[in-house]
Amino acid sequence: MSLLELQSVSQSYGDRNIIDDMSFALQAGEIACLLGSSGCGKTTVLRCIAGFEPLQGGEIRLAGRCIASAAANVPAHLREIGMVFQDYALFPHLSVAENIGFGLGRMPRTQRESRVAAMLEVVGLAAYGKAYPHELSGGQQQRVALARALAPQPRLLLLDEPFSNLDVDLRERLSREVRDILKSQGTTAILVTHDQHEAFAMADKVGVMAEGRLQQWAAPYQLYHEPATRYVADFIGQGAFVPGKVTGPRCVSLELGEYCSAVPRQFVVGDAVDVLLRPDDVVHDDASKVKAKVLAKVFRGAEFVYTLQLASGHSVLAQVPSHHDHAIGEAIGIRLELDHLIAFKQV
Ligand SMILES: Nc1ncnc2c1ncn2[C@@H]1O[C@H](COP(=O)(O)OP(=O)(O)OP(=O)(O)O)[C@@H](O)[C@H]1O
Repeated sequence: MSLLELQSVSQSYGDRNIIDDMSFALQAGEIACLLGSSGCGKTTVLRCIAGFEPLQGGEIRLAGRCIASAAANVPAHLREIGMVFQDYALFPHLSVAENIGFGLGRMPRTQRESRVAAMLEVVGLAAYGKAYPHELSGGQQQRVALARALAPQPRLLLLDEPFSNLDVDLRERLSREVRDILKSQGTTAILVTHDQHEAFAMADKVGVMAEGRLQQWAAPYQLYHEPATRYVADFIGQGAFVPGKVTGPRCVSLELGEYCSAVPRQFVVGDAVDVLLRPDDVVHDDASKVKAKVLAKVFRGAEFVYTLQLASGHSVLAQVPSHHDHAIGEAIGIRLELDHLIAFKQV
């Protein structure tokens, strides 16, 4: 049985539909991430799960029990759901230990103290119990917020853009640390972010949202390699679409050459398709007859990512070892090295 289940959840503000028929399920101990651009409704989903919004349509179930539907809502404080916010929301006048112990009011004192000590240990802040929030760095404050949310052992933890106030390096490190902490505690969690690197680093499952609709709910690897919609293909990772034609039951012909392996079953011979080429699908090869003009290049240390213009005018990206340093405007040889096909019917 899933720990959390959303079934056809819908939510509007006034006559604006914000969440549209959203369904997904999360297993106990899994970390999920809702990923999407600003305003697509990610935080609204969290608010519905947390109980901060009365649900207008559909149903939310936690551990088999309905906690929200249009007919009934379990109050937020009875849902056993923890929350970590972007701005940490620590109490400035309480010490770190007091912040962490805040939600443990009903516990006997000695038990509460040992739980706080254990949580300080878990988040690597054992020496900071007596410190005050303003004496800590942003990353440390967010770890206190995490410890405070985990201390009462919630059934589910919701994290709303928890790293967005931190600089890039710290964000990456902390997202790995937080994943390890959540996994070590067996916590089921949903994180909201618009940063796909963060989603990939943290999550077992990622839900890509656009305009209130869930586009795909899948493991990060599957999202990247088997995007379900053109939106997901475009949104996740880098790449460019080029036109192609299905020429056989196993073949698609492109300006860069022919791809013959597995072609998705929904296509038939003669179909015009748009094929997604990732930068590593396009290989620089001086011997190739297909030439493309360098329009732009980005140096990444070990490689360049070139933006190349094909004879037809379409552009592709190519990841090329950085000792091949070509000038803008130069024509270079390229060939296709496609491992599997990501294609959508031309509209
Ligand atoms: N209380 C509210 N009343 C009216 N509209 C709202 C309210 N809260 C959010 N909205 C609108 O709902 C839409 C979705 O907001 P939401 O905060 O869920 O998006 P988000 O994906 O989390 O965005 P961001 O990444 O910018 O935080 C936005 O257009 C927002 O303006």
